[in-house]
Amino acid sequence: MRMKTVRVGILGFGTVGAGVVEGLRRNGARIAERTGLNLEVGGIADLDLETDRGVEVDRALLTADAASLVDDPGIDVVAELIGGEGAARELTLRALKAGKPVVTANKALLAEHGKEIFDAVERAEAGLYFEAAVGGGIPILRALCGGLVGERVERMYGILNGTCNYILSRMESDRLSFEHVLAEAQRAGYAEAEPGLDVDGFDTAHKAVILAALAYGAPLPMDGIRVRGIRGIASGEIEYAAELGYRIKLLAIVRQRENGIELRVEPALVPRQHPLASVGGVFNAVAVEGDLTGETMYYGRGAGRYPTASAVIGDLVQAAGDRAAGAAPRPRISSSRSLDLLPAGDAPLRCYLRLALIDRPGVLAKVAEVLGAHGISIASVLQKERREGEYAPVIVLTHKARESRYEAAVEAIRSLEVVGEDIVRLAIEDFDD
Ligand SMILES: NC(=O)C1=CN([C@@H]2O[C@H](COP(=O)(O)OP(=O)(O)OC[C@H]3O[C@@H](n4cnc5c(N)ncnc54)[C@H](O)[C@@H]3O)[C@@H](O)[C@H]2O)C=CC1
Ligand SMILES: N[C@@H](CC=O)C(=O)O
Ligand code: NA
Repeated sequence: MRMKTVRVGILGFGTVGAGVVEGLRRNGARIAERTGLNLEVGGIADLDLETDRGVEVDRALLTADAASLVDDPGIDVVAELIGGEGAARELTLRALKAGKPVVTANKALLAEHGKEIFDAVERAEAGLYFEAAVGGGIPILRALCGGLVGERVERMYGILNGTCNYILSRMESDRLSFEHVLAEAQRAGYAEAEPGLDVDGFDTAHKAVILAALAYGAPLPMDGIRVRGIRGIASGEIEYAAELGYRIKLLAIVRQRENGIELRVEPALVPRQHPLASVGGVFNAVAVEGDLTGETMYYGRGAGRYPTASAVIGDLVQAAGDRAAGAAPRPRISSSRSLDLLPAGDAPLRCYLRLALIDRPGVLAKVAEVLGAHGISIASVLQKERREGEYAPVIVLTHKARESRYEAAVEAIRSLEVVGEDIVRLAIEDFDD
């Protein structure tokens, strides 16, 4: 096999960038043997050149000037591993304009600036590759654009954030506090530089927007998407859910409905026997339902240095191969198309409501009356013994109703004088329709 050398410019020598350099060192010879492509690190740019990244590199490869690395005629392919929407955006657009393929792990950039980025891709003579941006090391985007390309995608759902899944799993199994486990996830290199993106659900939403863009051919705007995170999930909720036979998971749900695409991110109760309930720790899982094959499911590590590096390396091979063949792949996402988003609140949902009620005859009937008046039907009720104070915890599980009805009903319940503390409302997802 004739060997072709492709020189890669690494922008960002952090968790993922260092993982890519190490991964290429470990497996470069194997990749060359399999593909005929010799992927050589041609330069590494980072603003911080002093921190030990745990990977030995020739210091001559290092620069603090990422733009000059992008412009270097010796660099064939650029890997944008800086993150964020500032320098990463400028450098990605710069590389595409110069006709250099870009591999990126940056879901925030793709979801928040999708129109601009995919517009640049349509005009560029080079491709944009972003397998690492969704599901870490799971080749979910390849599945969607490859094996499943003949499907009409009806629904995609799953766990897309390793940090949140790690937090919820450890809170349940080891009864640790949210803050303690978040710090662990940060030390492990799972969390975003701004961990609010993880715990408030936006990272999951970014990934869901990318999945939807690939399935339906156009970027969806982030505003208008219902996004809830896990910050407010107390260990008590996890315990009540477990008693009722559920686990709480941060889910992304994308669904093609008659009058638009439903896209929401929220912590939800998943039945313990559903495969998603046993996805623990940093693992992610995504189910795709197509009209031909029905449901397929993808599982693996969703964050961390090496799983993410693996996805980046896979894309580098793809980008280098396309370049060596003189082909820029046809963009699958068109910036000129637009998709209709189902208004937040329109999706039909089952819910878990936890209330604190004064322990007195007729109180539960008042709550049931308010729910009934809002068209919400009760599936079951669990009242716990009052331990201290004047309120008893009561958990109501409902049948399906539009989300906007719950919002109105919760407001009305809150104003009853027999209700104390905050009312917790979580979706119940059993994926059986
Ligand atoms: N850590 C993970 O598990 C995963 C991360 N990602 C994505 O990968 C990207 C990188 O993430 P991490 O490696 O975790 O972040 P990180 O914070 O560990 O690394 C980013 C590096 O970029 C450098 N940098 C910042 N501004 C720069 C500039 N203007 N020029 C050159 N270097 C600059 C920083 O000094 C830092 O070393 C982000 O887009 C993130 O969302 C995607 C999947 C998983
Ligand atoms: N912070 C993200 C990293 C991968 O995308 C996560 O925890 O999933
Ligand atoms: Na992936």
